[in-house]
Amino acid sequence: MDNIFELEKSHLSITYQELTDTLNSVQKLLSDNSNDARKFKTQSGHDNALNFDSYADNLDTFASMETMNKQIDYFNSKQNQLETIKEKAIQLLPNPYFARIDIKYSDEPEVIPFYIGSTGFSKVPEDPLVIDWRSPIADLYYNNQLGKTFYQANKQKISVELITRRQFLLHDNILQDIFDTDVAIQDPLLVKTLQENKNNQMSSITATIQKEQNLIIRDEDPSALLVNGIAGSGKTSVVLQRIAYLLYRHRNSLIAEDVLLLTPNSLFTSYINEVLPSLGEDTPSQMTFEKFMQNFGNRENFKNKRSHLRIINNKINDLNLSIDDFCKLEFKQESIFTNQQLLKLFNKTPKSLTLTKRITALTELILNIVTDKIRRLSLDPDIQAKLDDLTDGEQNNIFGKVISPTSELEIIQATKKLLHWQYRNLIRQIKQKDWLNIPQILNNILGTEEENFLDYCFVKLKLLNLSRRNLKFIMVDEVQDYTLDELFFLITAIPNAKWTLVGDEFQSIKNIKTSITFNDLEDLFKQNQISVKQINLYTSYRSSGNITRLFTKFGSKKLANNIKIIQSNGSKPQELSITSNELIHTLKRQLSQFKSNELSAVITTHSKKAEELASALKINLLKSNSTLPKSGTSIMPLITAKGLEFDNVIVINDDKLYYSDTRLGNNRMYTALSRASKKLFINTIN
Ligand SMILES: Nc1ncnc2c1ncn2[C@@H]1O[C@H](COP(=O)(O)OP(=O)(O)OP(=O)(O)O)[C@@H](O)[C@H]1O
Repeated sequence: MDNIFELEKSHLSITYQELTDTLNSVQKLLSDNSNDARKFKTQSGHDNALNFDSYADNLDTFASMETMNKQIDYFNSKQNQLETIKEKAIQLLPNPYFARIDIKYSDEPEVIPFYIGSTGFSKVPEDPLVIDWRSPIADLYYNNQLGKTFYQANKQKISVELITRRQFLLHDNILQDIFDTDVAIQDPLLVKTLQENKNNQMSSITATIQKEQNLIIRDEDPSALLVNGIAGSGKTSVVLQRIAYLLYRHRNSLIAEDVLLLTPNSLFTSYINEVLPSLGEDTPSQMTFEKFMQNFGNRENFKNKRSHLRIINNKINDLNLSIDDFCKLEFKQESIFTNQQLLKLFNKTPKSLTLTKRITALTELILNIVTDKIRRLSLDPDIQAKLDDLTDGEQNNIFGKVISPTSELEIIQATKKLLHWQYRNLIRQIKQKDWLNIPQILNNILGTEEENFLDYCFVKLKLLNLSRRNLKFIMVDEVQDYTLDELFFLITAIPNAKWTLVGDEFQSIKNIKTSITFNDLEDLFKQNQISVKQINLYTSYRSSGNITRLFTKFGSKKLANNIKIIQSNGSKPQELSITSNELIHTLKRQLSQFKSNELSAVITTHSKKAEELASALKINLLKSNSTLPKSGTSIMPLITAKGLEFDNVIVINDDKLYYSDTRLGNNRMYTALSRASKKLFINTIN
């Protein structure tokens, strides 16, 4: 073993040195390349003074311009390649790799070692120094099966023998420990990682992804992957690793903007914000469902809480519009189209089409009429004369330059442009379909005056064709907090995406009328012809054994039987029953047991109580739009603590109804307790 340790130590020094040398030489090459490019551009600027005097001169000039462009492309492409190498070296230097696997191919006499890191790095392609954790071979490390096994590459099954699976504890060029592991023993690197203090930023789990998590990260078969996992089973971590995996595997066709991650609040978004950049990936669009909905309207204007998407969906395409379903179009006090005219035009669109298509056709009809009017007006000498009244500033605004049209054609074209500019707001209104009376259409479908926000947005989405077709992957965290209608809305709004949905049925704590089960979710996707695979995660990574056993009691019997605990038992959670007068004193005593370099939380039932206690105890108050401090204690209501984690947690149960509500009470307790990893106090106030 000592010999192995020495060999690995020397391998690490060599790798570290190679990375350092590469970084130094790349920095030099980058600066040389940009100097060369600058020199070349200045030089060719002099050499290729544009000469279009004769046909022969034209050809010469074009030829030398083409050569020059090619050379500039070459400089740019070289610069990009060098930048990529530099970024990889910088990413790897603090932690060159975390594992090694030795593989024996049946047709090769020798065993080949591969070192796995957070990105791949090779000086020569045939001999990688470090392979990327997302590469097909690295699957063998995560699958954790020594002996005869296989991996898939280019849809081919490659049989191999996994001889060694070695993990490293290291930083920079310092090797601290090595572990040769197989399935029989627990993952020592994982245990060490989990013992570290919690942080205000979530970190990647690349080095210690477990087999069941790896299956979720890499599974691309189902159109929807639905993960129901207990608190602290790594659902959020897996979603982020999966995004990094997909961006890597589809790097030629997928960019971060094609992925949307829906998160519970902005505090949570800032908490997970560092994971993808630490893996060298861009972060996708991240937003809350509320934010996503702001694209469709303003929730404040709506009172009705109950949505009716199914009814709307069933009726909307057979709807026939009547006069009240239109709003007259006016422009600068001039009536452009009355309701009557709009209805007449609508009736000209083919009745065989769906309503959405008829509305698109009607938009075209209206636009054609306006464009035709502009064309006619542009021939009118009185209107053409207005060109002369334009100041230079106005001309720049409208045409992008000062103009002096001379021929009749030029004058007509300029007038047309001027009219288009003057009518731009009208054209926008037409394209936005402001002439449709959405509330009235909704009223026709449902027969109710009081509208629901989601219903309104759904009608708008369908009739105005507002779906986001570009999105290829959508990730939904805390999916148990959505209603079926909200998810149906998303399915309609994002029609081309593949879905990853993660949540925990026991963390459904929102006060909504109808709670959903994961089977309801599965049915919803199937009904919409989206293939679904449901996966359960029962391993608790975040919390100590004692804390996990306590919070799972608030789940179900089945859950308590299925859970798997990774961490040691740790200290026993303390449950106290106190009077409200004793609260401050008790809290002070408990808080004094937390270390200042740990992250701790006091979780209240309501935000008012959190505000009161924050000023009484002089501790940081966390709101859903705050950022989490690096360490120390913060206080927040449960709804804000959702999804976050702390070393130590104090739960204050000062509202009997809150934690004993028949449907939500247990879920709230389960969610609150499971935020803690090491120490837990529960103060119940009598
Ligand atoms: N394979 C792993 N290796 C190292 N740490 C892990 C692993 N899986 C999970 N963890 C850690 O466990 C903790 C919980 O993970 P995460 O927050 O992703 O769980 P979750 O299922 O989303 O939790 P919750 O539903 O309670 O919000 C995190 O600190 C995470 O880093």
